[in-house]
Amino acid sequence: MGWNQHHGSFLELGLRTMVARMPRLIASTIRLAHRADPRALRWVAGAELGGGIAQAVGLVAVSQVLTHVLNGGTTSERLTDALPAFLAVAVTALIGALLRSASTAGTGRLEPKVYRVATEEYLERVARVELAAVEDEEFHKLLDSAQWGAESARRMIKFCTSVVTAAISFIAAAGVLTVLHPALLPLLALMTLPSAWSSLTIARRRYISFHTWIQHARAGQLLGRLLIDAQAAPEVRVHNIGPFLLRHFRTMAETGEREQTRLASLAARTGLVASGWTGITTAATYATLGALLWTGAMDLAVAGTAVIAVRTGSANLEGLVVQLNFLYEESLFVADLDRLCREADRRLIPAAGLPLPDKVRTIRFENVSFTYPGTTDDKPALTGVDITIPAGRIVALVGNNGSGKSTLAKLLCGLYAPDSGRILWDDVDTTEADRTALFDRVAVVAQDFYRWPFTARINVAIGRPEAPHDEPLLDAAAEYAGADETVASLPRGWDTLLARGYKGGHQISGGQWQRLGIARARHRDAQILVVDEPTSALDAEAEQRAFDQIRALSAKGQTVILITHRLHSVRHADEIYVLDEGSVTEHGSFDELMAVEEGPFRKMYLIQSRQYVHEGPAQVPGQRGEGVREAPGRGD
Ligand SMILES: Nc1ncnc2c1ncn2[C@@H]1O[C@H](COP(=O)(O)OP(=O)(O)OP(=O)(O)O)[C@@H](O)[C@H]1O
Repeated sequence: MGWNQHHGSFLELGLRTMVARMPRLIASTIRLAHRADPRALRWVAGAELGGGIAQAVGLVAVSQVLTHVLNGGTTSERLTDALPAFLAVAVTALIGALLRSASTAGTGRLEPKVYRVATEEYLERVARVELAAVEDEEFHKLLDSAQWGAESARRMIKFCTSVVTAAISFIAAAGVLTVLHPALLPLLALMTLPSAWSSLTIARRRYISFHTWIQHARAGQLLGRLLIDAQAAPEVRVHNIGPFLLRHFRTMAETGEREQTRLASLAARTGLVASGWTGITTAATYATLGALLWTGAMDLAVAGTAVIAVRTGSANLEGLVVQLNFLYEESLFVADLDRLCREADRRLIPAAGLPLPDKVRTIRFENVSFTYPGTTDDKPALTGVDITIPAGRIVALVGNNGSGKSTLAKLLCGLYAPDSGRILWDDVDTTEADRTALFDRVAVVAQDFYRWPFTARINVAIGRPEAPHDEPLLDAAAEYAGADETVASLPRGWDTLLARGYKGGHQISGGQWQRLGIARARHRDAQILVVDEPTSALDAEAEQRAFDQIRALSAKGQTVILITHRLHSVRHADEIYVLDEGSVTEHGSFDELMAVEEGPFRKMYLIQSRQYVHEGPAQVPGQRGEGVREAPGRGD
């Protein structure tokens, strides 16, 4: 029930505005097709145009055949007169068939390419937008509908070609009719107007419904997916969550069905009204023809041709309206894709900025405050934070859950910009800095680091995707993180696929994943390493080793930002910042913080260390309740 419905402002556009925008959208699809495969586009356009002309010539030839056949003279004379026109009908039919098949081949080649180019276009942009955009619900909705847009752009190619064919055929029929009698053309248009109105109205209703229900549909699909998700599978079974999820899935699906029923009955009503109007206008057309015959304004041969032209013309116009309607419906989704691309462009991470120093000496947070965009309570995640991170040191961030440690790290990495205050890399404000250069200088092992469903090799090498995937380099990173044994134990070593559910896929444990995550960050070999709870899944020995390795890095000049709840492991940090509700409450070295009798850090440390006191015979008298035995000094 937490998923809201939403009406976008673009849904308030009227039918006229939408139709007026269609030429622009068709033009943008043609541009897309041109980018995808200009040769195939020319091929299709040529074939369609030729096919349309062949059809038009064919229609004129048919009307000539009729004129000759219905004229005076003997049967053989009439047939002889009609023979050249007959031949023209046959030749144009043959040319039309050849061109149609050429167009089918070209469209088949063009369509998948258009889909690929349209998809690439938005994926490429979305991968470069600010993180805040990715987390924005509005942006996500655009993303959802834009995925349909790429498919629609593909389908628009077919509908564009059909529209061209139908339009040319209609123009031919209309031309013949106008020559026969000028009054017949407006009547023909009148006959088709109601069905055009009904198709466009139904399509627009469907589109608005799609947008209003998109979150609902997404949530329903999510519930369905959770039932088959491998990660959720153990809990689904042990906690018997299946019926609960299924019940909610059914409720949501049934609500969706009611909307479909509502749309269907509206469509039926609109269709009925349109059919009534079409009946009246068709009767009026034939009545006019009858009146023309009755009054002698038109002779029988011409009237026969006129009946054929009216039937062909109305069929063509009907076809044109149907194809235009499809085109219109698809163009609405292509407009979404267009909107997403424009919105993504607006929210792109800037490509340029001030250069950063090659070797940064200090990173300073000056009175930094930050609230996550779009949060309902507007509660700041960071308030007036001042911290200094000297190069080549270990700076630890500690504090309760939700105190702002990970947020601070994300700001440091340039993923968000502060709302107020400044983050300075030496003298360069990160909001003005070249963000690509900033990202280049940082390696992150996030709390929820990504488990790429690729091979072990890629899982480490992806830390530096552009570098060659040399085994010695990867081995060194794995050894550093203690992942070497894990890799050696995999059935195909570095080339083992770490994605269960795929052929040859292998599952490794949480701790083994964490080691690969650390190896990935090590392989990146950046100036600044941010490690957020790097050892939460490691066994005691591996944890000790990980912290030793992190310490060794700072000895080599790498700056380490260590976020952890294991306070024992921050003893070797040069500086510890304690956060509480988004503010720094105290900072200093381990010794300095432990010296503050009622200080928050000392309190937290003592609570944790008490859990490790051994109450058996090995306990050292006098240490009970004072935690671990070692003195809290550095280098201990
Ligand atoms: N992406 C996000 N969007 C909105 N709010 C967020 C987001 N990430 C964190 N928050 C909020 O910001 C505050 C600080 O969260 P943060 O993750 O920085 O805390 P933390 O100190 O790292 O916590 P933990 O120790 O549990 O990892 C919390 O109130 C959290 O709800």
